[in-house]
Amino acid sequence: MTVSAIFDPARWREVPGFSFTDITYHRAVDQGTVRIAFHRPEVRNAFRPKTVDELYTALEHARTTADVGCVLITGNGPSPKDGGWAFCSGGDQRIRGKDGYKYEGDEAGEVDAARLGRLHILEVQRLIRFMPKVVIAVVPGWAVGGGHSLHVVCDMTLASREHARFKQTDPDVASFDSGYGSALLARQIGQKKAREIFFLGLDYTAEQAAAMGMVNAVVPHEDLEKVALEWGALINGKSPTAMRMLKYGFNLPDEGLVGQQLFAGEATRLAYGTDEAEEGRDAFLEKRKPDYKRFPWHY
Ligand SMILES: CC(C)(COP(=O)(O)OP(=O)(O)OC[C@H]1O[C@@H](n2cnc3c(N)ncnc32)[C@H](O)[C@@H]1OP(=O)(O)O)[C@@H](O)C(=O)NCCC(=O)NCCSC(=O)c1cc(O)c2ccccc2c1O
Repeated sequence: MTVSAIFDPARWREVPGFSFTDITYHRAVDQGTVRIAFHRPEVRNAFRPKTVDELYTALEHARTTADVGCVLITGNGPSPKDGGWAFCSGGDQRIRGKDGYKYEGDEAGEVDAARLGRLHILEVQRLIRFMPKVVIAVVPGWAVGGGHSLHVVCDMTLASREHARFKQTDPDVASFDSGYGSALLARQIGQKKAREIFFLGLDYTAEQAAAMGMVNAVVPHEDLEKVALEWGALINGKSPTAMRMLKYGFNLPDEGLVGQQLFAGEATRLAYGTDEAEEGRDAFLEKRKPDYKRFPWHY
């Protein structure tokens, strides 16, 4: 099966144990980088509930795989219908209902009624934001609507010079990501530009997006995945602890108490590794008063 025209099969192996249809999931042969790709190129990689379920499953697998440090999210292509490229064009408007996006066909019968109207791309956004690993949006074509918001939530964005296009159509289709998709974007590129993107709904090239500060690098289309792997290798060469403390530190001012909780959780993990913490634990277990005298009040 052809995954994508710019996918190099020699550099990836399919991650075993899954039977995805709407995404593909690969791991690099020589580093702890995984590639998760939307696989609905005929609709510009629009997502339906099944797509989001699969995306969440793959991301959670990546999050909980100890030797994975970098996650690439991309879109396979081009479209067999017209040759168009996409990262993701957001929610599939054909199956949008009154309370969210609907499961289709046989799936709809199997699904709990409370899960029928789905907006759970927001759960994926939180998973990307909260996972202690670097997530890169690798944008080979359109990033639109909920697909635009996904690239905003990723830690970095790499874009195809020839084909990447950025656009916010949410209010055109009477939708609105008033969370990360807009507010975090405003933190990244400033209030005026973020409002322009949502209020005017214009198309922006990769170069324009980079000039605004929402794209890190613009790369020739054919080199996009090669550069993504180079970045993955750099990331995987760094200290996992330092990287997650940095990600949570970058997130903290925008996440409120959840951000503080994540940062503090990692600080707790580090503190547990000290002799001072062992003294506290051992004193309790040995039913004695802890003796912290040998530990300075650092300043
Ligand atoms: C993405 C486009 C700008 C591309 O334009 P282009 O001219 O290149 O291609 P076509 O328009 O001809 O598209 C080719 C083909 O794909 C179909 N298609 C494209 N996008 C979608 C889509 N999102 N849903 C369904 N189908 C799509 C298109 O109909 C064509 O099919 P043919 O059969 O005619 O060949 C342009 O396509 C475009 O503007 N697409 C729509 C983008 C959009 O409005 N997306 C939805 C925004 S709302 C959203 O994503 C969203 C989702 C959530 O779950 C949320 C949850 C909570 C809060 C907010 C949410 C939210 O905003």
